[in-house]
Amino acid sequence: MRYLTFALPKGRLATKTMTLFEKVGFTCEEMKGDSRKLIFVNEELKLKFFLAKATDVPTYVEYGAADIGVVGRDTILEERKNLYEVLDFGFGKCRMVVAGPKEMEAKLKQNELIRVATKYPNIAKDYFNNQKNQTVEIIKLNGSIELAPLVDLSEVIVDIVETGSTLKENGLVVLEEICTLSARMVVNRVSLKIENKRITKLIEDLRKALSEKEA
Ligand SMILES: Nc1ncnc2c1ncn2[C@@H]1O[C@H](COP(=O)(O)OP(=O)(O)OP(=O)(O)O)[C@@H](O)[C@H]1O
Ligand SMILES: O=P(O)(O)OC[C@H]1O[C@H](OP(=O)(O)OP(=O)(O)O)[C@H](O)[C@@H]1O
Repeated sequence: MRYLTFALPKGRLATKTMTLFEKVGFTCEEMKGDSRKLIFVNEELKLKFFLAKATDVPTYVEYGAADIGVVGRDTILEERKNLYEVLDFGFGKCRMVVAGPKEMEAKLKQNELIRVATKYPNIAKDYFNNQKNQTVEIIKLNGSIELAPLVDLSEVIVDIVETGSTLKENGLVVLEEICTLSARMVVNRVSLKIENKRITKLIEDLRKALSEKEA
């Protein structure tokens, strides 16, 4: 039997992902410790787990370095890789929004040329150019996106909002909602064919574990 390999996200989604996989018996004791190791193997079940940066998960899965990955829907939309999205885990819930100072509300509606700072240039471009038919200048940043309108780098931002406290503490508001987000399971296209039985069973087990949690 070949190894079934998983690219799991480090960071925010890590704990909930590990807990869920543990529930369906897809785990490995070593992974629970406080280690800097990046690959864990369960010899008995022929499973391999990689711990990757969340934004890199789709890359590992598209190239087949991992059969299966767990990643936020924002990363799937931004990275536009060729893979199957097979399951919504329902955790890691947040929203992709256009945010900025309250005064920008009117300017946004007037279709003026504005600057948009974001960690998600593809999502921002798609939203403004294709959905709203509005020409904007996209400025790519890597973090602390809320800073951009405060220092006049941009008029608005496209970013993730969860509790809303980062926006609030910086005097910004949600101006428009682009979409809702949560953690998803993605599968390599070839793996889904050659490992169909094992992967389909895993999806069923995960679904069951998720619905038991909700009940
Ligand atoms: N408040 C939040 N901020 C950012 N992401 C969130 C939040 N709540 C849930 N998420 C989800 O968690 C995923 C992983 O976020 P995480 O910050 O761990 O990794 P990242 O996007 O690679 O960021 P970083 O560059 O900070 O490492 C996001 O892609 C998103 O789907
Ligand atoms: O609505 P909230 O609960 O306040 O969460 C949203 C904030 O969290 C994320 O930033 P993160 O902490 O990942 O840091 P970053 O700015 O370095 O991306 C996101 O980019 C927002 O800034």
